[in-house]
Amino acid sequence: MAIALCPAGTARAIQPYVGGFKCANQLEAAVCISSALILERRQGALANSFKRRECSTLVVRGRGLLYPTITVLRRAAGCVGQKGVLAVQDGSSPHVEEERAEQAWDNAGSPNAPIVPTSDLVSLQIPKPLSITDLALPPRHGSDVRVAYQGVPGAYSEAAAAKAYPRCEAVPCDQFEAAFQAVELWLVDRAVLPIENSLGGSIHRNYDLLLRHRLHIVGEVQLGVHHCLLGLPGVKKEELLRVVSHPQALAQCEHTLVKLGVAREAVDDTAGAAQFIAAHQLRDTGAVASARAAEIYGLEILMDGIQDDLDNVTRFLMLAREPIIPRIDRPFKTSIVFTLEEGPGVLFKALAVFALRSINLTKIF
Ligand SMILES: O=C(O)C(=O)Cc1ccccc1
Repeated sequence: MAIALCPAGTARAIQPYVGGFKCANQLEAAVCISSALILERRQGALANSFKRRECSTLVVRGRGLLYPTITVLRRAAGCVGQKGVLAVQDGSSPHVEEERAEQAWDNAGSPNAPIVPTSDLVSLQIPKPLSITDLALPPRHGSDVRVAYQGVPGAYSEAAAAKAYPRCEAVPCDQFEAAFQAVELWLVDRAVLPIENSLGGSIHRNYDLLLRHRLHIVGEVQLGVHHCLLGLPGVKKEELLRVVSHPQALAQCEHTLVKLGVAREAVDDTAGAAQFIAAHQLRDTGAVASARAAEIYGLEILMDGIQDDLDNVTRFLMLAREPIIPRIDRPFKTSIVFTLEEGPGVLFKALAVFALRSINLTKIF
């Protein structure tokens, strides 16, 4: 249910209250709330809320949004006779760069190998994406940060993983489900997944996956997406009959593709589309993908920068098994998911909880 999009702004400082009790200071409040949440998760609050699928689900993402708001919301839900409530997804900072600098990865063990330079990739064996059936593999040991993403090398998600964790080993997964499970089974340390795009809007399926899995949002990263039209060497764009790509990429290049008069076909990821054309030597098919994908799969760039809006940004979430405890010296973004049972004005009442406390919401989904 997408109902509004509010601009981000400053929020009030965290109130040192948890569940009606006054804490000694804001840090204590943050810690209390985090443990309460972990407990709540263990007791299956998330599973319960997921069972109430018939209720509307509201994901609220606020900058500087307060953990104590959960308590407030729960109370409010009680007041209006609602059973609904909620799971907090994260305490993620909007400032990934700053956050990253403080992460333990910087000090961990031997330096992680950087992602293979693009120029070397053509001659390398490209890793096969993990699929759900591969997940029985034992976890690898070592101190490298391994980051799962959906797609094959050259996908934008791989670039987002490298931006979020610069020295990581990016692990391709054939489906988002496999990326989530790879983290849950300790095969990798983190997952990075696209959640919304400035042109294409929310990626709804990934919101659902966040609810179904018990991973925590620990950060976010924004990636400028620059699409190219790729084809086999020697092919002209006028020869193309169809173009394949990720549905978001096709949507973001709608004008160009309509002008070309080609059929459009959706596949799992942009780089996968490029790989498919190369593997099957399809002269009548183009792919919307990155320049890096062209390089990896030996395709040519037939058109460059074909997105409808040059300012095309995708927001990716960084997911981990453990939550981070939000700090109190600057605002943190928090996502809250809650359900409300049918009734007049229930949404209005829930949102009033935020409005009355001057909490800015960055997104209501
Ligand atoms: O398919 C990809 O390369 C992805 O990472 C998903 C995606 C698709 C389009 C824009 C941003 C991310």
